Formats: sequence, structure tokens, C-alpha cells
Amino acid sequence: MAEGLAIMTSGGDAAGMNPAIKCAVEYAAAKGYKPFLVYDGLRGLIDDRIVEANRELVSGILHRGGTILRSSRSQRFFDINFRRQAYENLKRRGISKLIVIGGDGSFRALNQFYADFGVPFAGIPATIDNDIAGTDYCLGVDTALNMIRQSVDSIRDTASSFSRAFVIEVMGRHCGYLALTSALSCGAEICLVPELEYDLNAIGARLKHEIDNEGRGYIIAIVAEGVKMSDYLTRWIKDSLEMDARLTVLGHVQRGGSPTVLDRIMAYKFAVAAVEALDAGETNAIMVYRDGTYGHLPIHTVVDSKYKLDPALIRLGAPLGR
Ligand SMILES: Nc1ncnc2c1ncn2[C@@H]1O[C@H](COP(=O)(O)OP(=O)(O)OP(=O)(O)O)[C@@H](O)[C@H]1O
Ligand SMILES: O=P(O)(O)OC[C@H]1O[C@](O)(CO)[C@@H](O)[C@@H]1O
Ligand SMILES: [Mg+2]
Repeated sequence: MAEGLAIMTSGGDAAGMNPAIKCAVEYAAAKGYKPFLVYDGLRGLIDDRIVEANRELVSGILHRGGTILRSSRSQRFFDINFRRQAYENLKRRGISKLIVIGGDGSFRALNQFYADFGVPFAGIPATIDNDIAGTDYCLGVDTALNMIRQSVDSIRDTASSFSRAFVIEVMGRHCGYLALTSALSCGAEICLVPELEYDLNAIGARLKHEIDNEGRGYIIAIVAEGVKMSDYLTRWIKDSLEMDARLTVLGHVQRGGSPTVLDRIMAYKFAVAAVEALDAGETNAIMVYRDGTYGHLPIHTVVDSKYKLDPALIRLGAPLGR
């Protein structure tokens, strides 16, 4: 009987999850596994929402954002008794390998599960936060950046028409990747991220000079949610620069949208690598893309280290914080 291999998504949804699901199912089947789908992430693993995959279940999904398998954040998965229940669900169906498409939290969860019951897993990095150590890229990031770019371009139209400042808060949890990359690619005047020191006095002097001497009529500031400065900065601009200011929190719009070409292609590469890794006997490996090369790393090197922003990106963005 063919060995069962289950595919699931977990944590914040990210564009690119659907192409990864489709490719993982098809490649696993081609390798002789019996592919299964787990719906609703870790919650579904516990509650037995597991079905055998077929072509129909994964067709017509490439262009769709989010995850057709749905996702969850599960408090119960921290409890060994619920993890045991999840294990029994897999065992009953002959599922002996797992692919989890998600973020660092999901990898930690599956690593705990592996420590408990020895179910090998492969992780595919998928989170708009781009905060997973060891990989330069996580699925969903390019699509999120393009959603942000489109929003900032639109906000610029109204900002310039009304001579206003706009503070735009972007997601990323504790990581400033989305904010910094967006600030650079959208031509923001100010960027605040957790990884960069900022100096409001210096920012104020720079922009005041531009307003008074260089005809600056509006300001775009991009702030990472992790610095928790959006409200303060909006008030500060009004008071210190005497410019009318508005705050836009982009929120979950950043998580949606049809995956970009890059996210679709990266999804295929990661999915094939994940099936290959499991087939080669890897037990708890995370797929990574680093310096132009695909590979995988043991889970502990990924979850025990903190993702660091590219120093070149930091150098480029530093002037936006002073
Ligand atoms: N140490 C752990 N033991 C058991 N379960 C865990 C552990 N850490 C995380 N989890 C489970 O993994 C789920 C997903 O983690 P988390 O919410 O951090 O999202 P993520 O996978 O990092 O994705 P994202 O950051 O993009 O939202 C958690 O809700 C929890 O159910
Ligand atoms: O969707 P939720 O549970 O509100 O979580 C929001 C968080 O998830 C992410 O979108 C992805 O981790 C973060 O950027 C954000 O802080
Ligand atoms: Mg995470």
C-alpha cells in the first residue's frame, strides 16, 4: 500500500500557498505516495478534517490567494493530549509524512509533534512577514509587496492633491522587511522599522528644510506595525511639521490577492524540494532559498535563530529614519 503523505497550511495565510498545495499533491503522487489534504491547519489535524487528495480538489486554484485548505492558530495544539489525537488521525489513515506550509510558529508546532510521535515533516516557508531565519524568501512576500505598492501609489495621488502627509502602517509582526522594502520601492520620505534606529529630530529638520526650500508638498511615511509608532508619528507630523496628516493602516488587505508569478514559481520549487526531502528520509527539514540556491536546513537552525534583514537593505533605508 502507498505511504500516506499529508499536506497542510498553518498560521497566517499567504499568497502562493495554493500553488504549493497543488504542486505538492501532484509531485507526491508522481513519486508513489498517497497524498492527503488537512483542512483548517492544526485545528483540522486535531479534529480529523483530513481527506485523500485528488486532482479535482486541487484544480483551478493556482491563481487564488489565501489557502483553499484554510488555516488556523490553535491553542489546543500546545496540549500533548490534543497532539496525540492528531497523531491517531494520521496513523489510522497510514499517513507517515507531513508537509506544512506556514511560518516559524507552524514549524515549531510540527517539530514538537515530531518529538512526540516521530512523524517526519518538511516545512515550506510561507508568511508575508518574511521573518524566517535561513531563507531569503517566504511565499506570499512578493504578492504582499505588490499589494502595498499599489495602495501606496494610490495614497500618493490623494496626498499630493491635498498637500498632506500620510502615515501608512504595514504588517510584518516583529520584522521590518515589508515596511523597508515598500518604503524604498515606493519612494517614501520616512520609514520606521524595528531593525533601524530613527531620530525624529533629524527627520523633522530634513523635511522642514524640504518643505521650506524645495517645494515639498506632501509626505509618505511607511511604518512597520512592530514599532507601534503609527498614531504617534501622525500626531508628531501635524504638530512638528504643521502639515495635515492622516493614518492608513493597510491591515489584512496585504494578505490577499492572486499570487504573483514569483510566488507561483517559488511555490513549485519549494513544493518539489519538500517532497524530495521527505523522500530522501529527512525528518524535520525546512525548505530555504538562499543566495539564489534552493536547499533545506534542519529545523533547529531555523527556529533557534532570528531572521536578520539584509545589511544592504538596511544601508539603503537608513536615511529614511533620520
Ligand atoms: N511550541 C509549539 N508547540 C505547539 N504548537 C505550536 C508551538 N508554536 C506554535 N504552535 C502552533 O502553531 C500555530 C501557528 O503559529 P503562528 O501563529 O506563530 O503562525 P506562523 O506559522 O508563524 O505564521 P505567521 O507568522 O505567518 O502567522 C500556533 O497558533 C500554534 O497553534
Ligand atoms: O491574522 P491575524 O491573526 O490577525 O494576525 C496578524 C498577523 O499575521 C501576519 O499577517 C502574518 O504573520 C502578521 O503580519 C500580522 O501581525
Ligand atoms: Mg510567524
